[in-house]
Amino acid sequence: TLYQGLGGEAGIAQLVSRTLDRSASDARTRRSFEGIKLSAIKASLAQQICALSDGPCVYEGETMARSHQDAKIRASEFDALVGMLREELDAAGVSAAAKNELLRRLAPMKRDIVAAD
Ligand code: HEM
Repeated sequence: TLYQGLGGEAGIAQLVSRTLDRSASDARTRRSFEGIKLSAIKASLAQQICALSDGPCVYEGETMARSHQDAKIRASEFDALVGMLREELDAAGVSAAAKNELLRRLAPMKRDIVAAD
């Protein structure tokens, strides 16, 4: 399964942790994370990616539209975060097939996460 291709629970936890640490400090994306508890988003995003990759998890967080509406996220910010995720997938040695499949499953969320501008 894709879940296994991502390294299972531990692999996903590490990917999410590294991507969010970078997103919270990168000049292109950090403004949305000011005052936000990263540990809570890390746990929720890891659960979501576990579920999305056919792992043994059920995502119990908010919808993407509701959890991002206040931040008014721009397309450029979305693309920058996904770029960091892509780099972390490469750094973790995830196969191109698994990487592209994850990104393909995440892509439809863009319309709910990016604010209409
Ligand atoms: C494919 C892209 C993304 C996915 C899958 C995703 C997923 C998530 C998830 C699962 C949560 C937690 C929701 C909950 O626990 O109820 C969350 C929260 C959050 N996300 Fe994203 N996100 C994405 C893109 C972004 C981008 C581009 C930004 C900003 C640059 C961002 C900023 C935030 C912030 C600040 C929160 C916390 C909101 C709050 O607690 O008030 N996300 N995201």
